[in-house]
Amino acid sequence: MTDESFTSALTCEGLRYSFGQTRAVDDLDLSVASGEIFGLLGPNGAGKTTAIRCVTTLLPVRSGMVRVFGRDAATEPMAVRRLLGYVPQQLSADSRLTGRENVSLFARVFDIPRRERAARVTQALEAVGLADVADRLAETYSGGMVRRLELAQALVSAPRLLILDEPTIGLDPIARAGVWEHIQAVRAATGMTVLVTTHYMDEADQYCDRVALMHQGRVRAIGTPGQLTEELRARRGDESAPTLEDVFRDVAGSDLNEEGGAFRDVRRARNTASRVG
Ligand SMILES: Nc1ncnc2c1ncn2[C@@H]1O[C@H](COP(=O)(O)OP(=O)(O)OP(=O)(O)O)[C@@H](O)[C@H]1O
Repeated sequence: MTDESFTSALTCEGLRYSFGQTRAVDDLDLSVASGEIFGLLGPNGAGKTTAIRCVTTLLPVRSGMVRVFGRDAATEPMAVRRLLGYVPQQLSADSRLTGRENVSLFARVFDIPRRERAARVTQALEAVGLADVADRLAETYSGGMVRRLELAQALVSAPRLLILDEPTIGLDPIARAGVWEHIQAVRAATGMTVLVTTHYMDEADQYCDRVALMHQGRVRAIGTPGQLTEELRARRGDESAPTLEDVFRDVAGSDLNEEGGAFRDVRRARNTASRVG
């Protein structure tokens, strides 16, 4: 382990990943500090999911380097997995089990000692505000509650780095705020590092400490939302207050317009909403 591992939760250097001729991640450099909520932002197809699959070791790191708290994803994948919690876009809660049973299943998968299991499950359910409904079937939960249940599944192993892929896609604004409030509360209580992908720029602006704007496999800008919007304001030399979406349009330039500037994939959001609803 290097000294850097004590302050850096995640480092990617020159990460590349291709599917055949499609270069999904192209020379990605990224550093996430321990304890921050970091947003990886970009439109559909930017390479966000592919990048985090490399971090989670679900895809192999063939080119470039990925380290989680100093552990190398290519050479120490098991050590990396032990440090991670991951909530994928595809939903993982079983509607025919109760909330508690769903989280217990994960506690067994993560090999949490039997004598600690019940307490850890309850703690995870409390952390996401589901303790009162823990013994109801998940099929009776709203979309936002299902998302929070999945968060509890990932939290039960007490990961040091929690990775969330589009945690609020398909949810209504109140449910989205509820998911974010619980993410923030968990971070405040545990100091856990959170890496989240989203294409909702407004959420990133409100809830992330720092963001990386990703387009066509590369990071085009990185910083706090305030820094990035202020830099754009200064570049433009006017008094209007730009949003993160304006920053994104500025760094992606005409490339984005050619692709229709799609920040939201309505079809996919609807499909996800119907699965969680
Ligand atoms: N399994 C796969 N096979 C072939 N191409 C893929 C595969 N997965 C992703 N891609 C391609 O890689 C590129 C990056 O996709 P990726 O899913 O990483 O983007 P994303 O930013 O996560 O977008 P989204 O928000 O749509 O998930 C896209 O061009 C996509 O079509």
